[in-house]
Amino acid sequence: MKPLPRIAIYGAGMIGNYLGGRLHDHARVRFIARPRIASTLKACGLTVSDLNGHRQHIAPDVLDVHTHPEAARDAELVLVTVKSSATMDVGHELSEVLAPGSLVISFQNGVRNTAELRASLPGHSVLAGMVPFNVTQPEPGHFHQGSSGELMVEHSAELEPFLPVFAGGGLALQRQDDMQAVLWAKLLINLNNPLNALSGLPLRDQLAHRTWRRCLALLQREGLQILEVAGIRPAQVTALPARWLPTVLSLPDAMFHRIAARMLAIDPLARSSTWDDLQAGRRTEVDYINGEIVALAKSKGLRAPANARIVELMRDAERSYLRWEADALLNTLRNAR
Ligand SMILES: NC(=O)C1=CN([C@@H]2O[C@H](COP(=O)(O)OP(=O)(O)OC[C@H]3O[C@@H](n4cnc5c(N)ncnc54)[C@H](OP(=O)(O)O)[C@@H]3O)[C@@H](O)[C@H]2O)C=CC1
Ligand SMILES: CC(C)(CO)C(=O)C(=O)O
Repeated sequence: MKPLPRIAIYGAGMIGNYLGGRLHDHARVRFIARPRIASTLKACGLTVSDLNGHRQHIAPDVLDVHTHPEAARDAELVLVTVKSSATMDVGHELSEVLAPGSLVISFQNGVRNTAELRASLPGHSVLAGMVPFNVTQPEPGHFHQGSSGELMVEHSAELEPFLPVFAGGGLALQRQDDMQAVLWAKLLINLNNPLNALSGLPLRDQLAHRTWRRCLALLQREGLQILEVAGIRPAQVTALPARWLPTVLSLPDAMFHRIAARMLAIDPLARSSTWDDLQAGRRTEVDYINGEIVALAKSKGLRAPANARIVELMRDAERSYLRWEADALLNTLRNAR
C-alpha cells in the first residue's frame, strides 16, 4: 500500500488545527505550533467538530506536534496558516528547511501572502488558498467550524495527489483559476472583521443588526469603487455577487432575515479572527484587510476615508479596547474625510 502523504501545518492555531484535525486520518499530519499550543495539544489532544454534527477526537499520543521549523523538512505539502504579519518570517523559516519539490498552500486571509511566500521560496510551488468558514475554540484543544463553505485553492497539477486526502477528511476543495479575484472577494467580506471586533458581539448577533450591516455596506461600497478603478473584478464567493452585497446588507432587518438567511447561519458563539487577536493582545490583521483598500486607493491617487478610519480605530483598540455602539460607529464612518 502507498504510504500516506506527509502534510505539515505551519502555524497551528484556529485554522491550522481544524484543517490538520480533519486531515489527520488520511495523511501523516505534523503540527508546527507555538509552545503554548503544543502544550495544549499534548495535554488535551485535538477535537474537531462542525455545524453539521461531525466530531472527531485525536488522542494526544497519536498527535505529531513540534515547535521548530525543522519539523517541516520532509513535508510533501505545507499548509501555511499563520496570520498575515507572520508570513514573511514563515517564508524565511521554510526556505531554510523545505525539501525540493514540496508544495505550499497559503490558507490565509489577505491578498499578498502567496506573493510573499513565493518571493521567499523561489524553488517551490506556492498556491493560494481561501478558507470561507469560521473556526472557534470552545474549549482548549477543540476547534469548531462555525459556518459553512468550501475551501478554494488555485488549480495546479501538483495538487492532484492530495485531492483524495482532502476529500477523505470531508474538506471539499474547489479549484479556481483566478485566486487573486477570490482573495479580493474574501477581503470584501473580511472588511467586517474589525467591525465585529469593535461591536463586541458574536458575528450572528452583529450581522442581525441593520446598523452594523450598514457600517459594513459603507466599507464595502468604498472598497468596490476602488477595486473598479483598479480594474480588479472580485470573484463570486457567496450566494450573491460581491457588487450586490452592500444593497442586501442595507435592507431592513425583516427583509434581510428573509432574503439572506444563509448569511446568518453561523454558530452563535463565532466571532471574527480579528476579535480573537484583540482578545489575545496581538496586533490585528487590519493592515492586510481594510488597509489594503486604503493602500490600493492611494496607489490610484484616491482616498478610502471610511476604511482608513477603521484602521485608526483598530490601532486604538489594539492599545486599549473600547467597545463601540453601532450608531456611533456608523456616524463616525459617514463623517470620515
Ligand atoms: N479564525 C478564523 O475563523 C479564520 C481565519 N482565517 C485566516 O486564516 C489565517 C490564520 O488565522 P487563525 O488560524 O485564526 O490564526 P491563529 O492566530 O489562531 O493561528 C496562527 C498560529 O500560528 C502561530 N505562528 C505565528 N508565526 C509562527 C511561526 N513562525 N512558527 C510557528 N507558529 C507560528 C501563531 O502564534 P503567535 O500568536 O504566537 O504568533 C498562532 O498560534 C489568517 O490569515 C486568518 O485571517 C480565515 C478564515 C477564518
Ligand atoms: C470566516 C470569517 C469571514 C469570519 O469569521 C473570517 O474570515 C475571519 O474571521 O477572519
